[in-house]
Amino acid sequence: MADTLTIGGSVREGPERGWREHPACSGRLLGMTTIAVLGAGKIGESLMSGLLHAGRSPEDLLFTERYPARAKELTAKYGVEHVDVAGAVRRADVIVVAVKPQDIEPLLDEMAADLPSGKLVVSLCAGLSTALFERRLPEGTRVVRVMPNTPMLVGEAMSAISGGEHAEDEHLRLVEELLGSVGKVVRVPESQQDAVTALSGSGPAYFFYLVEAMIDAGILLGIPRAVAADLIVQSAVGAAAMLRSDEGHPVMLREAVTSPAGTTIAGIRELEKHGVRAALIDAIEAARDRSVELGRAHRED
Ligand SMILES: NC(=O)C1=CN([C@@H]2O[C@H](COP(=O)(O)OP(=O)(O)OC[C@H]3O[C@@H](n4cnc5c(N)ncnc54)[C@H](O)[C@@H]3O)[C@@H](O)[C@H]2O)C=CC1
Ligand SMILES: O=C(O)[C@@H]1CCC=N1
Repeated sequence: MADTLTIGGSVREGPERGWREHPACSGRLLGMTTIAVLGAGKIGESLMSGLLHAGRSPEDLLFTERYPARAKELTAKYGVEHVDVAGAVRRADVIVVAVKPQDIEPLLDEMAADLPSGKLVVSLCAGLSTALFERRLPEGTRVVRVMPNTPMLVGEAMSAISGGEHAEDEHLRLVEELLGSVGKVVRVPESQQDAVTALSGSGPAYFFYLVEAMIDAGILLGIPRAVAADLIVQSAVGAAAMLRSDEGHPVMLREAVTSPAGTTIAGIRELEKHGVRAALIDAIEAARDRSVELGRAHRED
């Protein structure tokens, strides 16, 4: 297994990633389970990489990918076998679908042709309902809808899961164990999945955007880019650690930084003047609406 991780073009060395093993990676339910990832793009690679770093063997994984060069690169990097869809759905116990919602239709046709009845299909696709998979795949297919996020790559994913009609508690527990080895997992009613997609699925992008803007502010103030990046990234890591602690209420934490007649309140006034809070609420609502729209494109009614 390679000790570097690549996503979106950037490479980070293993030891800097702060990778930590999660208790759920002991493999109680998953055991010798074979997992196939259909579509090894950004989130598919994050999952494979996360599972390998959590201790899963490359022999337990399979993947499909429509671009041969990408498939070759991933096999060389992770030692995971590239197979076709028929091979993946026949050989794997858990089939994880990680293609864009816009690419789902032809893949469902391919899967349906070879999928043995009763298999567990885990969809990571934004907006797509468990009902879509149940309608298009063999009767009795167990479907679990998941909204993960890319911090999976460093073992810090937030994943929300919802079971379809034929998914029983044991299937949800298996998916919890699978995703628990690469981050946190919560069960939500499927009706909340579009909102979850906007909050934690897209959420990392909003934090990255904020960090990018703050680094730009450093440049404006004459700080070299590398120094500004260190200052802001470490501040973000520290703030995240505080948020996760028992004392982690965001309002109290912000108040503790905001001294009377000090610097922070001068900055907060500008954020309020520019409507940043309202902009964030609108942004997350727009992302929720887009998730609903992606799903609507595949509804039959
Ligand atoms: N990128 C993210 O942060 C997150 C993405 N998702 C969901 O994960 C899914 C994938 O998203 P990304 O990884 O960002 O997209 P991506 O475009 O990076 O990856 C999709 C991959 O699937 C491959 N593919 C498409 N059709 C295929 C087929 N029939 N057979 C084999 N491979 C095929 C593509 O070549 C591509 O490599 C989407 O449904 C998205 O909603 C969910 C949570 C977070
Ligand atoms: O932007 C997207 O559609 C995907 C789903 C959540 C995060 N990325």
